[in-house]
Amino acid sequence: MIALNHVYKKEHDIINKKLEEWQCRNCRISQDLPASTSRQEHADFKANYIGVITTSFPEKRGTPRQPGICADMIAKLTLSKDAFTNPAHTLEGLQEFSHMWILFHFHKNESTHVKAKVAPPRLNGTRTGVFATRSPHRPCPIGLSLVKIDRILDDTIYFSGVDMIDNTPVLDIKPYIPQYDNPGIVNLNIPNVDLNESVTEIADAARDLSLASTSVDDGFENGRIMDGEENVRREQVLGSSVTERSASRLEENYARSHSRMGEREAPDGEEEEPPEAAQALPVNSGAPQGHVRVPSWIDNPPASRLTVLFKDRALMQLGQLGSEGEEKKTTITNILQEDPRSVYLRERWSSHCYIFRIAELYVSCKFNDSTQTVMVYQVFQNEVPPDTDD
Ligand SMILES: C[S@@+](CC[C@H](N)C(=O)[O-])C[C@H]1O[C@@H](n2cnc3c(N)ncnc32)[C@H](O)[C@@H]1O
Repeated sequence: MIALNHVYKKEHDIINKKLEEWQCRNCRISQDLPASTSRQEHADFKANYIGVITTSFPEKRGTPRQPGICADMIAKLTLSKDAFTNPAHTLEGLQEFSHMWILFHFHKNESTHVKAKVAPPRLNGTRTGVFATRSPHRPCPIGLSLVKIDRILDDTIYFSGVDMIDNTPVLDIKPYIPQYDNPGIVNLNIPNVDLNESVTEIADAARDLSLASTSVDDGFENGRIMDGEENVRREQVLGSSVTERSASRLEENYARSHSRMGEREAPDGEEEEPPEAAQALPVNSGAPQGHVRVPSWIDNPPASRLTVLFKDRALMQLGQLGSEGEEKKTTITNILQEDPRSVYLRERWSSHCYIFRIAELYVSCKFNDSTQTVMVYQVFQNEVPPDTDD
């Protein structure tokens, strides 16, 4: 028997207190730059929030680590009226894109001490450089998510694919443009091929390929693009003739753009040889031009997917939600099978009950690391589940 009420309520009170303290308003990010770079043009960067995101995740705990984990979950971004008197005007044309990038502020990061190396859950405790991960705990706490645009209504964008907590302030949005953003097809400039037609197909396929939703933080995938087998699927999307041509085009364009860069930038005198002492980190040069490389722990993480099981009681509680029950079950499964716990929780509190929220729903579960399973005990609406017993 575990005193869940006590443990959870304490945590809940802390969260509520912090929520009260926080107000979404324009922010100023002042940067403490090292003396060597603190020239006037870098010294004072001001950023405005352009809007705020409403999601079903009131807390960090249980929030998907990347948008693709719950790709069908809906959220909305409402633009602020501070920057423009008529914010709806800024969205004109965006409806022609299927996907967009959202840059947002990890405003709920509690720790002020950022570590150079972090332990993404996906790496099962192994530490790696923070900039080689998608960890929210970074010196400039900005998140980047690729989401699907569902609908635009006045100053509000409804989108699916959510990895932000409720009330997350937004710094910017940009349309996702595969021709610019996907190195597999950038700069192709292929004659007689309507790439626009392929864009929707690619974007749709992106979800399957986890292209739109893979990366790593604390352990999730996003932004991964394909290699090997996945590349075969890309060829099916693009058409193999396009892909074959694209490889040689890419090589040509790459060479051309490099010589152009050299022509333009060298006279400015800004390009310098790296100092002799500079240590170049070894880079895997195995990927052919136009292919995208990710470390093996993205595709084959040491931490594997979990099997999600439901107690009869939890199934009954989900059944009482009517038509929403099945949808919520899928969401719970998607979140839990990726193991939302931090490495710390996994190592220290693995036998404890884990409670998280999806909107008004409280889900209680227990992980069993030796069997790689997670059992959902209770799914309660509007209240913390009572003590859970086995
Ligand atoms: C791993 S980050 C990835 C975000 C983004 N896709 C990226 O790659 O930059 C997502 C996690 O950040 C945390 N998070 C989301 N919104 C947050 C916020 N507003 N403040 C602090 N942490 C947040 C949640 O724990 C969520 O699971």
